[in-house]
Amino acid sequence: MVPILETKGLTITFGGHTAVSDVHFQMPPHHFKSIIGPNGAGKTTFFNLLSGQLKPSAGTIHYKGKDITRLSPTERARLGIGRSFQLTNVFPNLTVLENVRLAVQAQAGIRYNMFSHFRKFNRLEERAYELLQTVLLNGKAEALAKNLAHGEKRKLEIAMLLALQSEVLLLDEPTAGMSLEEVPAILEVIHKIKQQGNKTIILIEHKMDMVLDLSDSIMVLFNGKFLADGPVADIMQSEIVQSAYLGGLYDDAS
Ligand SMILES: Nc1ncnc2c1ncn2[C@@H]1O[C@H](COP(=O)(O)OP(=O)(O)OP(=O)(O)O)[C@@H](O)[C@H]1O
Repeated sequence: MVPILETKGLTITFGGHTAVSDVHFQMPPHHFKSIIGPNGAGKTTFFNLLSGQLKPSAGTIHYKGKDITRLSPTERARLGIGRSFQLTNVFPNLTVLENVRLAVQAQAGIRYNMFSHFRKFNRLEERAYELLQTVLLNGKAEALAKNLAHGEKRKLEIAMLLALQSEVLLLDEPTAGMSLEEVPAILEVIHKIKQQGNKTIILIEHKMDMVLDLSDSIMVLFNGKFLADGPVADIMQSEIVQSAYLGGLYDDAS
């Protein structure tokens, strides 16, 4: 197996504190891996290193065999590594459909010209509508983005992330801040994307039932260090994981 994404000795130190320490990580293509670990374990920092928001103090990151360690977040996004929070450019006064269409348009690199490109415009809109169906938001196509509930906004972000056609999706706690009633819909959306089979997905999530439901494998970080990586059943039975992570040190799993 050639990993689509790989880190070697990935390390970052803030002042005297090493938030991610010598992590060797391999992500198979079209695989779903969750990253778990107690608060402060380094999960989000690890994502920031993968997406380019942070530059490592040591170590390297490879995408499809190419060293991307020094590339900017935009360059990485162009190569196919997408992260949902980058999409802060939701226009609150545009409709849901218009927002997704703009993301599709940006990806297609088309400058919309009202008179000459109406056919292309229709195709963009069709694609945007398909994406809204994927994230189960088609019923809200004409709603203004600012009027969406929190969970619906997260779905819109995911639709816009999908519009970028990223091969690798980095999902950092997609259900954070959601009400309990909103969680199953997001879970269904992620299941649907997984079932389509063409994405490589890395999820950071505290909700263990969601991790167990979705993941092919789990990586565990603890105090910035790699603790374990393997199939879900192996990780859940691993003594080292249980003692470090499940054995009372961590009580945030819900
Ligand atoms: N920019 C920064 N400057 C200084 N310290 C930082 C910075 N970013 C993260 N840290 C520290 O690095 C450690 C790891 O933080 P990180 O947010 O990656 O953990 P996490 O596993 O995502 O936690 P949580 O589950 O609470 O989101 C923490 O001790 C945090 O305070």
